[in-house]
Amino acid sequence: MNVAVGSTNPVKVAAVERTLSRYEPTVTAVGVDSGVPEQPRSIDETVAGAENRAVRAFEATDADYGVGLEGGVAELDGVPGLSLVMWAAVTDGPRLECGGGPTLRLPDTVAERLEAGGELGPVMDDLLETEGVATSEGAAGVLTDGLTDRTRALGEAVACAFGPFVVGHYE
Ligand SMILES: O=P(O)(O)OP(=O)(O)OP(=O)(O)OC[C@H]1O[C@@H](n2cnc3c(O)ncnc32)[C@H](O)[C@@H]1O
Ligand SMILES: [Mg+2]
Repeated sequence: MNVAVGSTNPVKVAAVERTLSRYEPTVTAVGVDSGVPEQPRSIDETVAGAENRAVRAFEATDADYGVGLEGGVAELDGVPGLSLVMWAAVTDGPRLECGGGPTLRLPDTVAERLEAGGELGPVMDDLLETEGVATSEGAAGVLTDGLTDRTRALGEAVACAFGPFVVGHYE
């Protein structure tokens, strides 16, 4: 199985490789434009980014599947503050499916910086004095003391978006 991932971020590529390992995929990283702002600020924008990445990665290669992953922040009904959300999309050409990953409430200090126009990756690096946390454990790792991490969290979204292609229940 050949899978194209619409990102060169190693955590996104690893999330796909790990989640789909049962199918022994050959995974290719393709740098594509997400078609949404670098920091999506709603579920709509986050899902659109994931879908654009999946379609563009699929079209740029001869892979069986294109996968897109996008992180965003959003104010969610019933949840205080600002949340980090992550969505995946998968396409095989004719069909496009999406699925969500875990949601984390962001600390108020982070939320304030995002509301002032910041981007989560750089804001987290600045506050944590790290470099490139978005390409390693991610906010999901830092904010859970390592109970999960960005690769695992994104992997859950990949599983949810990929399921409809391999089970019969959506036909
Ligand atoms: O190269 P790409 O694929 O764009 O990888 P990215 O890390 O920039 O990922 P996204 O564009 O999907 O994420 C949008 C923004 O949110 C940040 N972000 C998303 N999830 C994060 C996480 O778990 N930890 C830190 N930053 C995160 C990310 O760094 C961007 O500034
Ligand atoms: Mg990005």
